[in-house]
Amino acid sequence: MEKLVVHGGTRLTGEVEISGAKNAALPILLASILADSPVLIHNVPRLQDVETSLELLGELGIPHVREDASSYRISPPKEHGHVAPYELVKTMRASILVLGPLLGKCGHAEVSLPGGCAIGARPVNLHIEGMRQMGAEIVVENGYIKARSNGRLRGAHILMDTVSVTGTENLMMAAVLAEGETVIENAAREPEIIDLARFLNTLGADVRHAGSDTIHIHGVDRLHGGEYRVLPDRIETGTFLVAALATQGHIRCTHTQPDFLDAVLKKLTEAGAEIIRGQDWIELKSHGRPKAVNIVTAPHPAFPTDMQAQFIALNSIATGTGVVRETIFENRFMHVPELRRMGAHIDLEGNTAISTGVERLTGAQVMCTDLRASASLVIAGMVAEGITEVERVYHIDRGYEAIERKLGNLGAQIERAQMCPTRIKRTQD
Ligand SMILES: CC(=O)N[C@H]1[C@@H](OP(=O)(O)OP(=O)(O)OC[C@H]2O[C@@H](n3ccc(=O)[nH]c3=O)[C@H](O)[C@@H]2O)O[C@H](CO)[C@@H](O)[C@@H]1O
Ligand SMILES: C=C(OP(=O)(O)O)C(=O)O
Repeated sequence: MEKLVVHGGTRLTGEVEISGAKNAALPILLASILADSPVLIHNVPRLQDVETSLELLGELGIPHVREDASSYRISPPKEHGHVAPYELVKTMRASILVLGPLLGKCGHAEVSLPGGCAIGARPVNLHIEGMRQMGAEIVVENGYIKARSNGRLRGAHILMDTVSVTGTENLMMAAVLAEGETVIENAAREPEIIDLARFLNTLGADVRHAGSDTIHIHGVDRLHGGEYRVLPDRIETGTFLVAALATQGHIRCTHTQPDFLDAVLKKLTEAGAEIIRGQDWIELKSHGRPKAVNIVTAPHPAFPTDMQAQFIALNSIATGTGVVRETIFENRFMHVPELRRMGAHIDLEGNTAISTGVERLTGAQVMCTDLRASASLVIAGMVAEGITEVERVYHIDRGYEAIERKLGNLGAQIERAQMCPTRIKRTQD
């Protein structure tokens, strides 16, 4: 098991190229299952979750080759497997996204239930209910969702009780080959939903109004092959910008899409950053110590839960008090006890974290519990006095491409090292 050793006290300066978005690349890779000829996908980030998705495609008997550093060609055969096993699904919740494509294309699918994770229970009832409305027979037994349809799925009018990103994506993917029209109401409006719709439409699907809360999908007989470029990662962009402000630095993120970051850029400005945005870049200049900000997480276009942990790290060293309310996941404050070990003053009251900024954090051994919590600890480590050892770094590798190299190019001092065996044993206990 590896850890990141972060030497604090550096100021981030320079330019960083943003990778393709994890949360767009994963559904797009898995949506390729629906095509009847090869699909070439560009700007796929080098991440553990991408590796897991490719492994899942391999497990289903769907060949894929890497064409260059960030492009993959996926060649779905007419007939292939339909089982997504526990061993793969347990390492990546987004594996649930094979359910819609497999059911829509093959008429049957068996997908292991993903189960809960550090940030919350994360049920998939809305995915299942929506597909049942489209005519699928679904049972959950032995830890698997077993779904079958008698012929093609049928278009349906689906009102989702809660806004769900992967729920909306799964239903969109199930609906593209269904008979007739599907309407998804109370759909998620995240940019990654728009990207998936554009990808599906590139293959000949008819998905309209993605990005609004009511998506219309007219089923078509087949999806052909095609070529597509995944959109830039808004969460990676936001993470680098927060890191720059926390270290009182000056950076430019290139190859990104500023339009999708409005809520985050507004909070960075409130925190004292000077933000300059171009067509595909964002520059952040710091003017002294940041100011703490209040945040409420909510579905897009509001403030993203995936940026909450990074802003709590920022509030920890800012002037004043910042109140952060998490409304999406019931247990997404696992970074707080770790930040406290570094000297942060944070009170937790239910779903609210109240941080009173301190002038200095001090380096400590801390443990990653989930992807964005890990990012917040790395940010805190760069600001802290001394050395911070961020353990269980596999969480960060799920969602950040070459994190220590990219931060290193901006002046951070971060090395990857092996955890010593006795320490691994102790943290696993
Ligand atoms: C791969 C991917 O894109 N992951 C993102 C996706 O996760 P994911 O799609 O899993 O998150 P959802 O949008 O589904 O979750 C939102 C809320 O709905 C609840 N819910 C969801 C589905 C369901 O069937 N029943 C139900 O009750 C969840 O428990 C949660 O409280 O959106 C989250 C919220 O923006 C992000 O943090 C994740 O980074
Ligand atoms: C929670 C996240 O991802 P996932 O849904 O893949 O767990 C995330 O990207 O912050």
